[in-house]
Amino acid sequence: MIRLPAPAKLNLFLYITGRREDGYHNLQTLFQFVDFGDELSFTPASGLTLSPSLPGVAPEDNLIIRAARLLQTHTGCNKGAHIRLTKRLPMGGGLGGGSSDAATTLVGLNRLWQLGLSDHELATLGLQLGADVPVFVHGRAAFAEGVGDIFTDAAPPEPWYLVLNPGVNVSTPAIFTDPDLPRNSPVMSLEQRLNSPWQNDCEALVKKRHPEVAKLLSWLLEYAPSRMTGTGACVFGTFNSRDAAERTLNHAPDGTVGFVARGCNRSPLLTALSAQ
Ligand SMILES: C[C@](O)(CO)[C@H](O)COP(=O)(O)OP(=O)(O)OC[C@H]1O[C@@H](n2ccc(N)nc2=O)[C@H](O)[C@@H]1O
Ligand SMILES: Nc1ncnc2c1ncn2[C@@H]1O[C@H](COP(=O)(O)OP(=O)(O)OP(=O)(O)O)[C@@H](O)[C@H]1O
Repeated sequence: MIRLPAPAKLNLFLYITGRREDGYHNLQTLFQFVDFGDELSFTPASGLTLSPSLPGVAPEDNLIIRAARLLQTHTGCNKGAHIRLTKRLPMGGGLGGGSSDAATTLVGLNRLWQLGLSDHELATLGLQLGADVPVFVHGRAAFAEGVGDIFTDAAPPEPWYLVLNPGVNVSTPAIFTDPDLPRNSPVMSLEQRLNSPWQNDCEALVKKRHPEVAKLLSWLLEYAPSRMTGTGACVFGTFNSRDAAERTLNHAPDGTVGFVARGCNRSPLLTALSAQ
């Protein structure tokens, strides 16, 4: 049996620099992982099964099963596995939970089935499942360009974050097809980006469409520099200590769901793999 983490990511900044002919957008974003997320275990079996299933997601649509099938088809491998999922990340929260589950599945089954695929091959396969899968396979904090699949490793500070979930589901395709989305941020070097104020080009639009996001973000901004991750809905505040982040969580408006986690430039997935 192999047990591996599927951590969340944060987009520390996210700029949209253009729209391609296929409708996808060119981005400049800084990905960092946190030490909080889902967990998966892989046990050899004859078929391919996943438990428990996720509410509202048919097993064959689950990115975990889709990743496993993709690996079988790509390599011609007919081995099976039973996969157990401990789901902690909110779905559709901008934390990349589904993409991280898919990446951990590719990496975990590559080991369990002894397929010997390189990280580069796994990341290329993963891109078919979602734009964020390659960075989770890559496992190091990175400045990403293109549709989010061209990486330059980066080493931003590793503060404590308070991540809050406004509890609304933001549709990524709906944000990317909204005519009001700004799409003309200038292309800058990593150096220039690191040294300019960090922003998320989706934030104003998501706040307009979802007042719950605007409300929670303006509350969090009273305590710490804060932004939205990905296309939302989650927002994160940056703190110098775990204690300060936890105290803020304890003050949060009644019913607010969130967690405190440390930023990691080396993904907990890579750390677990090298310990095994
Ligand atoms: C914006 C980010 O959250 C940044 O981390 C991600 O790139 C989104 O990743 P994701 O949720 O895995 O997105 P995907 O499932 O690949 O794409 C969902 C939809 O978002 C839009 N999309 C996504 C990524 C991108 N670079 N340009 C886009 O226009 C496309 O309409 C696509 O149909
Ligand atoms: N294993 C999975 N975990 C979460 N969502 C899944 C999974 N498999 C399929 N999905 C589907 O993918 C959708 C997006 O899930 P995910 O949690 O990755 O969103 P997200 O955090 O907004 O990602 P991103 O930051 O990449 O936009 C879900 O609403 C769900 O329907």
